[in-house]
Amino acid sequence: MDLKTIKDPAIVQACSRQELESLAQHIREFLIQKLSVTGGHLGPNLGVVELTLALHHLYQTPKDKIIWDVGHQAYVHKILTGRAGQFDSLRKYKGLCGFPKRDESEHDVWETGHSSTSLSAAMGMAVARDLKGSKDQIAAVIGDGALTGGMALEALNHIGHEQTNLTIILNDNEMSIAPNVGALHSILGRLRTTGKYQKVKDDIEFLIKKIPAFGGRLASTAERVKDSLKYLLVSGMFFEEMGFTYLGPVDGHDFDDLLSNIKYGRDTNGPVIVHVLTKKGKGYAPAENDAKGTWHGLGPYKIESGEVVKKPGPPAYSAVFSSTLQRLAHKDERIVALTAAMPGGTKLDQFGAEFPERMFDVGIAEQHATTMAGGLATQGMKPVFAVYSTFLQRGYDQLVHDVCRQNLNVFFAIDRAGLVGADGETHQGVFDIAYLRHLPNMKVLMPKDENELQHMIYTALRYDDGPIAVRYPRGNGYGVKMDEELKELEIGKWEILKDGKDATILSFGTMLPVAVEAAKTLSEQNVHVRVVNARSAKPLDADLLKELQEEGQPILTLEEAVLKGSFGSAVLEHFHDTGCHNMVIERMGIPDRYIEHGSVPELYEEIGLTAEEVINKIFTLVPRRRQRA
Ligand SMILES: Cc1ncc(C[n+]2csc(CCOP(=O)(O)OP(=O)(O)O)c2C)c(N)n1
Ligand SMILES: CC(=O)[C@@H](O)[C@H](O)COP(=O)(O)O
Ligand SMILES: [Mg+2]
Repeated sequence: MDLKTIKDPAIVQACSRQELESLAQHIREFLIQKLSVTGGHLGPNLGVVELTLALHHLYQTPKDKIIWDVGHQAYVHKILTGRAGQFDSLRKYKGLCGFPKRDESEHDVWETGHSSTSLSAAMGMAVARDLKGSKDQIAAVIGDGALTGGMALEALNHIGHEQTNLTIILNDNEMSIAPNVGALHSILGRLRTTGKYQKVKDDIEFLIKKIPAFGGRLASTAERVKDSLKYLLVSGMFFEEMGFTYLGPVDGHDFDDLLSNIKYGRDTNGPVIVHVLTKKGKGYAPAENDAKGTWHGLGPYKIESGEVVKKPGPPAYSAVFSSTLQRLAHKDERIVALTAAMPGGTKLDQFGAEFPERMFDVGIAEQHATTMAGGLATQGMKPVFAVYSTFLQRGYDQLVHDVCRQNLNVFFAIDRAGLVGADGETHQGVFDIAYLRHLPNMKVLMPKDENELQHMIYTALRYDDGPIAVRYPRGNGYGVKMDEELKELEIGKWEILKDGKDATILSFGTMLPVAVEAAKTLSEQNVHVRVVNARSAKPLDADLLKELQEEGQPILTLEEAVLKGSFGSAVLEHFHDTGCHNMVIERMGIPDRYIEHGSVPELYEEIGLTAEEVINKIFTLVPRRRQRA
């Protein structure tokens, strides 16, 4: 069947069991083939083929609502809602988004990307539905990994209390990106092995009824025995005690099991959890046998061999971070590393392999990780929380209230800082300078390249005067020479790379090559600009800024971060606050909007973070001159 002919999920509602099976086969073949070219989240999506078909068989979207937690597993949903024809553009510039997108389809009722938001959104929609007297059905699909996110538990607590009609599909594949962690994961593990909860519960009831009742005492004892047996035998009680009807475990690749249980859940009053067991990567051996999380999300691959097409090149910034941390952890017992379910992406898995007792994967729990790091610091440890810029947003109050306010010695290794590309709007790491810089006691550094990163890590680990953040981008370094010896950098001291008397470019982090290229072209046009590697957004280099003030030349700040509140704003504030009101300062960075998916170079072009635009900007500050003969 040509999946591109599917324009509306209504077609799925009319499918027989055999037609669903056939459709599942086609969809798997389609995903494996398409993603071998585009890359993407293959493993999660292969795992939910039958589940998504069952949901669209039983729920009439967009009237009914299906919400996808994290949303990286919504490709099948997109195929069934008329977007199969767009998969050649998956996660490409101006192409199909890798997550649910409201302006892409009326069937995408909630946008995700960050984990654990689906239940809260579903609750909001359910309350609105009830207030409007509607009977629409609402289902939220949340993974076992996303369930470890604090927000999910907050929502469970509230939904269970309100007894609101909605169905939670717990997609349990025992994996987060890496193997899942936590006590909840163990509860689910017991559920997976005890077989059908309802049947076990019925067996216990049957058993208890056999006990002859000799009056109240024995009967009440029997009841207590029943309850304790239930606790012993079936962990579904965890959800039942929270006020949910627990159904499961359900075979997430068997349509009969899926359809009967999801239908039962849908038609049951009150909140229901349908615990569905799936296999991540189902139907494609390399992805099915993936123990590390490689096939969770990846680039192009060779279908026959399962070989991931790797672009050789310099070491990834994440690898430089992890190897430098490992090197220093041998000498500094205080170092303890934390990750929030991203051991692979942050490369802390390598650190953990060498120091298993000093590496903690806390699950998708950035808030907990941030405050736990604070607790570690109060006891003289040197906690290093490696976290993607975008995901640290989840721990903002913990940053303020717990770590910065108490001036605790926590090192935030902020990975994926800047534009990340294919993951788009929800993942661009462009806000952290702004949300860190205004926190008293925080320091914010960013290296110009991978060699300076290792020195910055060394510097941050030796810095014991409170919280410090070192941010670095997704992807590989430039292949610069790596110094053998690590050296401590002076925090707040910038580096003049090239002198010039006509203007100064203050470049923060990854924008330096753009600044250098622009300066080179300008000098060929007889305009000489100074290029500064401004490697700290807080503190600024007050001495250098004073020199610039005395010189009086125009300044251009350049950064891969939102203009509002980031490095350029800091420079503006500095001159204002030091009473200097006549400096000419221009800023280049991310405008006041969300940046969608695409390759980073394409996004640079769209935003104008290019050498050409820098040159144009400089010529608004410095007159063009007759070029040297
Ligand atoms: C707040 C937040 N932290 C981290 C991530 C990175 N992340 C994306 S998917 C994922 C694992 C999700 O596991 P699960 O919910 O079980 O879905 P599965 O991939 O197993 O289908 C993580 C940690 C995220 N999207 N949001
Ligand atoms: C869906 C999600 O949030 C993660 O899978 C994320 O896409 C990983 O990003 P990297 O590929 O940069 O590690
Ligand atoms: Mg999972």
